[in-house]
Amino acid sequence: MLQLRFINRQSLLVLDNLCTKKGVHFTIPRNGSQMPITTTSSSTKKLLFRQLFEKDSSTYTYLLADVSHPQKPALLIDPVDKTVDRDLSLIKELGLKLIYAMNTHVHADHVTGTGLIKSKVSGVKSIISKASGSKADLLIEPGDKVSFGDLFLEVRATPGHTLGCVTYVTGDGPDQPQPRMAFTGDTLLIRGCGRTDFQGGSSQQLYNSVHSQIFTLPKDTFIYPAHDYRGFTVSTVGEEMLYNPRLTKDEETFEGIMKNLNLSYPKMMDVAVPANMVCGLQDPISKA
Ligand SMILES: N[C@@H](CCC(=O)N[C@@H](CSS)C(=O)NCC(=O)O)C(=O)O
Repeated sequence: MLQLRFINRQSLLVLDNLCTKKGVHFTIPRNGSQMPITTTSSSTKKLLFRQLFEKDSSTYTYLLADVSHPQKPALLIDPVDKTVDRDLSLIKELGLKLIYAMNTHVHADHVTGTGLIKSKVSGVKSIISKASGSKADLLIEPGDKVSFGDLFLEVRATPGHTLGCVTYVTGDGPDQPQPRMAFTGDTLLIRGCGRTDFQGGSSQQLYNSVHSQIFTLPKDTFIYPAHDYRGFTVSTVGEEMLYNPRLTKDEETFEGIMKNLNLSYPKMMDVAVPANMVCGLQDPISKA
């Protein structure tokens, strides 16, 4: 909560401090998918947005930056260790200053790129929820805001896939991108949802999280999940409220579906979970 409030109240100050006093983070080089900016309001020009894909785990990483701000502060959501060099190259090519590497939760199927990023780019702060029980520079809580330039993400607790899952939602307001964008991690997938059979998972909680924290957003809010296994890239709240084959059911039916998924455990689970509890590297924070 401490750090969260810090971000809330003094986001610009934080950025200034990072840039001047601590002489922090700077980027490195190249590539990723070149999706256009998806927002349409007058604030469109401010947000640079890229959806990046890691094929072995079918993970999406998201790059967001305020390109109207002189520093072009940027953040990555759910970076993967294998694609860190690609992501950092892109950030460098676009002239952005990476300030945050954040996770929606402790992933079980791949190693987060957060620790590696911190070892390669000085000053980047790692972020994860306090409820995850993981190590990171900033432990966020529901209601916190993560600011980058004049833009921000709001933090919503969406437990169910894991106990510490959060959804990051772009800010509400005329100076923030419209429609809004929700980065749902594994809580809500396109026409699916995260499994609930390990890491403190609970189908009851997931059902409640989606209905209370995601389906209450405006229907045109874009849904950007952490994975897709079928080639989908984006959905909307309205679309999922109509067509999600799990979350459109009543709670009892949903629980039955989740009990009978019969998925095998992720291949990387025994390596990924312990690594991700410490940002993906054994104690990178103390070295950074
Ligand atoms: N086969 C993959 C793991 C696939 C998997 O279990 N995906 C998770 C998200 S990553 S923990 C999930 O929640 N899937 C829900 C679904 O309905 O598919 C591997 O071995 O890594």
